[in-house]
Amino acid sequence: MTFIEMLLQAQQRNGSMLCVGLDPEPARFPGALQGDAGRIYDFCARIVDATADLVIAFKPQIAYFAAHRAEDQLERLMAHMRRQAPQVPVILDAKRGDIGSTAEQYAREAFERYGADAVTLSPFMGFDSVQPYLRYEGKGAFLLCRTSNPGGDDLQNQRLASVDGQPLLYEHIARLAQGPWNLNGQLGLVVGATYPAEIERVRQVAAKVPLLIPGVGAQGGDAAATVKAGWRPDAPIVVASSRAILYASAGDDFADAARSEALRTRELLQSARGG
Ligand SMILES: O=c1ccn([C@@H]2O[C@H](COP(=O)(O)O)[C@@H](O)[C@H]2O)c(=O)[nH]1
Repeated sequence: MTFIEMLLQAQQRNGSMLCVGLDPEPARFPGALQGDAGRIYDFCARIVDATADLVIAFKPQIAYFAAHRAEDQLERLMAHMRRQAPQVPVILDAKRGDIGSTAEQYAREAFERYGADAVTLSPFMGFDSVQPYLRYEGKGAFLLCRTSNPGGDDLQNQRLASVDGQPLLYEHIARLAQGPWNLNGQLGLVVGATYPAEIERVRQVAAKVPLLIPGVGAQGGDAAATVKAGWRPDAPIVVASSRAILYASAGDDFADAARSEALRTRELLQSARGG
C-alpha cells in the first residue's frame, strides 16, 4: 500500500486529520520520568498507545532523539508503532536536503533504518536532492513550502522574477510538487496552520497533493481556518500538534491527558469540515 493510500485509510478508520507529533523533551517529562533521557521511548510509547485510534499519522521529529543520543530509542519506537498501530502511517520529520549522493544515505536512514512511511524534506537544493527519496516505491515525502514560523517569510514569500507568472517561492514549490517533481505520485507539502491564507493559495496551485500542516496547538494556528482552507475529500490533510498534546499534563496522568487533548483537537478539526 502506498503512503497516500495509508493516509486515506487511517483518515477513514479513525475519523481524523490529526497527527500527533512526537517531540520528546526529557526536561518536560512528568513524575518519575522527569529529566531522564533514557525514558524517551517509554514516554513516547505511552503517548502512541493512548492516541493510536484517534490519529491519521504520527510524526516523530528526529532532532529530539538525536540531541539525546537516543536514535536507538527512536528505532524501538518505530518498531513499537509498526506493531501496535500498523494502520497508522509514520512521518519522520527530518527536513533533510543535500546533494544526491548524500540524499541517498538520508533516504536509506529514513526508510530502511527507521522504516518511516514518509519523510519531510527541504527543497532548497533542487530536484536532485529530492529524487533519491522518490525511488522508494510507495514512500512519501513532504517538501517544506510555506512553513509555520515567522522567518518563513524571509525566503518563501520572495517573488521569482525568472519564472513564468513571477510566483512567490512557496507557490513555485507547490507547483513543482503537484507536477514535474512528483515522479512517484507520493509528494506532499508542508504548510503552516499559522498562515491559512497561504494554505488556500497552495490548494489553488496544488489541489491534489497531501498537506502536512503543523502549527495548531502550541504555535496558536487556527484549526478551523486551516481545515476550511486545506481540506479536500480526495487529498488528505495531516494537521500536526506536538507539545499541546504531549504535555497536556505534567502529572502521572499525562497519557490520559494527551488522549483528552487529542480527542478535543480531532473533534475541532472534524467539525470544521462539517462532519
Ligand atoms: O513549518 C513547520 C514545519 C515543521 N514543524 C515541526 O512541527 C512540530 C510542531 O510542534 P508544536 O509543539 O505542535 O508546535 C515541531 O516538530 C516542528 O519541528 C513546524 O512547527 N513548522
